[in-house]
Amino acid sequence: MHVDIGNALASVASPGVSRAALERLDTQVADAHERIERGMDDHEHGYEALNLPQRTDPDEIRTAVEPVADADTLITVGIGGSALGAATITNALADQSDTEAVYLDNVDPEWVSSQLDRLDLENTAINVVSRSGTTAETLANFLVVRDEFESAGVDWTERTIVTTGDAGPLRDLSDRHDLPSLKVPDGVPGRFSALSAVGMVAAEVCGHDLEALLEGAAAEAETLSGSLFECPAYAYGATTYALDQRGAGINAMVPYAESLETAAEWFAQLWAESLGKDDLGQTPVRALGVTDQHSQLQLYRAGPRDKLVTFVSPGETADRAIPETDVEDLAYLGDSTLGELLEAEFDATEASLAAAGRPNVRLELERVDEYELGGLLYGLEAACVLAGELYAVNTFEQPAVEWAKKATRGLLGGGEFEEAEAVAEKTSLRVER
Ligand SMILES: O=P(O)(O)OC[C@H]1O[C@H](O)[C@H](O)[C@@H](O)[C@@H]1O
Repeated sequence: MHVDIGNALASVASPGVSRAALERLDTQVADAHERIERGMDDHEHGYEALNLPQRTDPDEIRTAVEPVADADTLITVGIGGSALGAATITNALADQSDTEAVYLDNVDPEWVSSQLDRLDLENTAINVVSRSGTTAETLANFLVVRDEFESAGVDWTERTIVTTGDAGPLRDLSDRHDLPSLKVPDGVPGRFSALSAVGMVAAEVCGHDLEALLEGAAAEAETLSGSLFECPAYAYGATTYALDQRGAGINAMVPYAESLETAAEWFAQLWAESLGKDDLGQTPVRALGVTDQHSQLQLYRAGPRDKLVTFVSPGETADRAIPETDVEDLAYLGDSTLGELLEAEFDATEASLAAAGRPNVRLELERVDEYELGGLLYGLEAACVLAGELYAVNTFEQPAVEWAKKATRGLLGGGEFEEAEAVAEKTSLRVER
């Protein structure tokens, strides 16, 4: 990915970061890079994610997927990092696949039933993904899906692939039924695992080029260096950190392509769950261009000066002419295409924020393909790792998500948890219709 931080400079925006401040920050980037390199060399927890381009074995994935490779539909049952990386890849490339990728990453009963009711289970495969193998939502949905297959008289054991840790209920299930299975790589937190089997089994079933994904990621890995001025990922990570330190506590991720909408959702988990610690962290907002120009842009341009907008340009795309019209006021559209309109809106919106002194950064892809996606995923992961070093937080753990899990288990009779008791003590002030 390419990064342009020009509109985040203090000469353009407030809050903004001066070139001199970036140069001072660059010494911290150099130190952080040394720490990151050490972590990668020693295969330390978390830093190991940045070794995935060399570590992930596409042949191992292809072999495991082979029994279900013919599926017309793939249901991935997972949540958080065990679903969003895969969804980012297959949703971005959906128009290049004959396989429908469905993601059950919520336990909304009406939605789950509506998804299952419409599928031809004879030609559907199940991709169950969970590092721990104990995530309630994933196991609950898997039990529902399995029951649906059994009710339809379809042997789920011939249609299921499992990606999980060395031990736990899913590993036991896989062993008990001799299911094709892959291992979640040690040392790689879920939100950093898109470029492993966690994210790439779905890509393989959908017929995407695993080698190109990893080559794009490897090329991004090659750019990691001791200076933000030589490394796009570090330029982004350092700039977002510097802007947060200067008041831009919100980062709106705005891809200008429907195919990259899920990438914004994946980024939101990566950024929030990695950096949201010790009362620190920048709030990611999922948005979409051009659509949110008619929704959130007013706030970005004229609301509180607490936001950075990250534009993502998809690069080359297929295009479509806008037909001529006899409506005089709209005649100018008839000479152009939808792609030209989108690109003009991107440039105009970027400039409108700069004109209002609102910081924004541009991430650029050459096009939306496996190679560029691999680079984007890796680049944002590396940016996040660098930002975590600058914040001096524990980038790779997520203790705050455990409280609600315990409360949930307690509420469902899965054990005695004081968190569940706290739920019953809720302070209420109801205003009823
Ligand atoms: O892969 P699993 O163990 O099922 O975890 C799935 C997700 O849930 C956890 O609570 C964390 O919030 C996420 O970082 C993780 O990706």
